[in-house]
Amino acid sequence: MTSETELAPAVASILEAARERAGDVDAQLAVDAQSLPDAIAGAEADGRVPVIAEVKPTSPTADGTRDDDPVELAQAMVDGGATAISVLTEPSHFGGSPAALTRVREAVDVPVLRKDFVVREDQLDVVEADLLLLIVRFVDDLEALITATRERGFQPLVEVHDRAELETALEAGADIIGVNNRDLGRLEVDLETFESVAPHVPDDVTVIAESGISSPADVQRMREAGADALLVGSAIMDHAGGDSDVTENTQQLVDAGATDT
Ligand SMILES: O=P(O)(O)OC[C@@H](O)[C@@H](O)c1c[nH]c2ccccc12
Repeated sequence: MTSETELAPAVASILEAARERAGDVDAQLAVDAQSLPDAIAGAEADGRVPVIAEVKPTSPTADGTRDDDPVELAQAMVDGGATAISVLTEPSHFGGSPAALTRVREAVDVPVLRKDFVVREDQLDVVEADLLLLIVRFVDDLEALITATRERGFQPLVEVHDRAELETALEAGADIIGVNNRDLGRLEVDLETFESVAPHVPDDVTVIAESGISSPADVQRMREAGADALLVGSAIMDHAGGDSDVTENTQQLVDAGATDT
């Protein structure tokens, strides 16, 4: 695991809060998960770019907060053609909650990703979801946590930021990998991150481009670099835009492949 001195102050404080957050030790969850690879194949089959749209009320890098109902946001994203929904459950820096995820998962029929900073096994049992994010940089024993995640029925989405982390993820058995274009040290986004890591991902692994995708041109760029799907929060939530149309924002990105196919 990384030294905290290399992390942006906001990220160090997120991680500290995550370590202190209690998990639910009463019961080990047994989730009946919807397959993300199947949902991606379904989108491809009808000409939609596979977009995982993120319900992210705010973030350390956002220009504001949207306090719309998470269920309405998620439904608007699905109406715009989203292949899956990501819901932040981190409460102290992203305005998320496990309850919001539960409500969203009941309301939509696409796979739902739990987006949080899970660092221990007991934290897996807080809330059901189809996919669960594990961030290589923050997890001590990745293989054990991947196993624990799968034991409960979740599909682990394993996040990396460089080639060394990709190797760690592959060695631990990850089969869905997200490459985060945002550097957790400086919080800066660089789409070249995905372009440099993606060519080293084996073909049988699903690879997702995460963060900083804000236009149809960015979508095309990530698809050309090999992205099976894209994870997009800010450009869809449009925090500064206040009440901008989430369905339209999603659709613009979902349709970005139309001319190529
Ligand atoms: O809002 P963006 O730039 O479209 O990014 C979405 C998503 O990739 C980002 O929220 C994210 C990627 N990895 C994370 C880990 C924790 C919290 C958030 C994230």
